[in-house]
Amino acid sequence: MTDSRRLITPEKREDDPDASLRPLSLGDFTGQAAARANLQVFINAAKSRGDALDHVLFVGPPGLGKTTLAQIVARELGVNFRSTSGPVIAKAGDLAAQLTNLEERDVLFIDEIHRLNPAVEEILYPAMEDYQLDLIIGEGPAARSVKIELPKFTLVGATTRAGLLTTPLRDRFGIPIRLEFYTVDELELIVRRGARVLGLGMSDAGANEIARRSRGTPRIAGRLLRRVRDFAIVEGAPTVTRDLADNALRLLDVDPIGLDLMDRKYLTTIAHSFGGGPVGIETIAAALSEPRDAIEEIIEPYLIQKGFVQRTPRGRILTPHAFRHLGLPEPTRESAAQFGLFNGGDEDD
Ligand SMILES: Nc1ncnc2c1ncn2[C@@H]1O[C@H](COP(=O)(O)OP(=O)(O)OP(=O)(O)O)[C@@H](O)[C@H]1O
Ligand SMILES: [Mg+2]
Repeated sequence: MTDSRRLITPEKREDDPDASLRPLSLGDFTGQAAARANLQVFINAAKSRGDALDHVLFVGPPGLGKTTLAQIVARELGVNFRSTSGPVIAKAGDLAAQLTNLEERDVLFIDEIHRLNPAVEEILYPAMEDYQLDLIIGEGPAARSVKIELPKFTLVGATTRAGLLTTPLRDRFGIPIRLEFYTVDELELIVRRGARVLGLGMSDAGANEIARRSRGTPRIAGRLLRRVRDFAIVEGAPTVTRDLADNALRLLDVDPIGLDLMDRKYLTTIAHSFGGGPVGIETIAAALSEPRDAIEEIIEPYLIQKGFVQRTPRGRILTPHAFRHLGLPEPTRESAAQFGLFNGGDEDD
């Protein structure tokens, strides 16, 4: 269920027509104030020097605006935007072809840059550092190395998993930028702007209701907005009120803080099967029949940020907050002892 059928998956789905709601300039981009301010300074400086912008790395969970910002960077610089992704670049030659096609100061965007294969990554180092390609041509005794000068370009990388980047690659980005989950207020602005673009009447309370359920993620806000719009159309409602948004989202199984069935299954599994934890990620993955990666990248970040789950060296632990949200009693000392979680009397809890 972490797949594309999940309405609130932060990952891109086939039916997401992202383009129409995508902000096109830094000024149009809501939230990520620190990132925007930084980018603006560096972009202005590069433009006034007439130089390529230093390489930029965007890090953060899916759907927070990495690709959008990469496009905005190119647009603000007034250069071409070329785009590829880590898994797509199979051989060093594929990347070489991309690099040699760039014009001076262009942006080359590499999405999922943590998934580059090592042989490709090797040729990226000198390209980023010295704007040079070191290629081996031919094989065996006839092989020789050639150097090709590249135009000064800007590499913009995006990754959901900074931890998987090699240190030499990470160190070559002069401008590392971490994107954070959005606040409800920021998402409210994004929803209101989206409604204007879609020509949909939206009350402040309606926008707030959608924002609160968007898991800090603009992609989800846009998706929920579209589903709520369908509802408004079917009901013949001229304006989205809080009630309308609430009804629509309830029917779609998105709860008041944006958790869906999969999140609730994750939480209730830890609560019921493992006494609230600590329980290891592999065990959770097996219990849910979900790949570990999907759980760590897609389900957990928001639940951790919400304070529902803690990652500890001994495993995941549900917080009292999570038990309250689920309407479940917190584990008692006896039930916890049954899972071997506590090894002795702490009189205070
Ligand atoms: N600050 C924002 N304001 C309005 N819309 C936004 C904002 N950030 C992102 N969006 C919208 O959210 C959607 C997802 O953004 P984007 O594709 O840039 O995310 P991403 O971080 O690249 O995700 P992924 O990791 O899946 O590639 C897009 O439709 C985009 O228009
Ligand atoms: Mg993206």
